[in-house]
Amino acid sequence: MEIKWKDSLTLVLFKYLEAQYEMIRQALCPQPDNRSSSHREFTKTHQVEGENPVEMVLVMTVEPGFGGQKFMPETMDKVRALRKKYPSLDIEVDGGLGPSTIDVAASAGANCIVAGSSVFGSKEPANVISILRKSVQEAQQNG
Ligand SMILES: O=C(CO)[C@H](O)[C@H](O)COP(=O)(O)O
Repeated sequence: MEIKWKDSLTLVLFKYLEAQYEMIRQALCPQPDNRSSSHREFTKTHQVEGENPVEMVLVMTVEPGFGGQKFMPETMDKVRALRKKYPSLDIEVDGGLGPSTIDVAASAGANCIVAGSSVFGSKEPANVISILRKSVQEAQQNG
């Protein structure tokens, strides 16, 4: 099979990203962890602080991989624990978020919302976005 320069470039980029990922993974979760990512316990919160503090933590609220899954409310324990410890940290949640699940996530402390199906599947995407925003703003005001 002929390898073109674009394939080589892709390979180099992939190897670079793989190395970056491994560096981050080891910093946040030094122990090998074979459980599915949504079920890992958040035990290394102290890593958020220190020499290289992070600005945002992403908490997956579905199994990573594809859109259209059901929101997993049990993941809110991670969000609550992070928010309690880090009042100004950006906490992103990703998966199954829409008008029916946003209040739980926002009141747990999430302030960055990834929403796919609920926005793109709606006839009024702007309306959905404004519901999501309003929920986060209200939770911040009440928090
Ligand atoms: O990619 C994802 C998981 O890996 C996300 O769940 C997706 O981006 C958001 O989609 P949805 O709002 O439909 O759950």
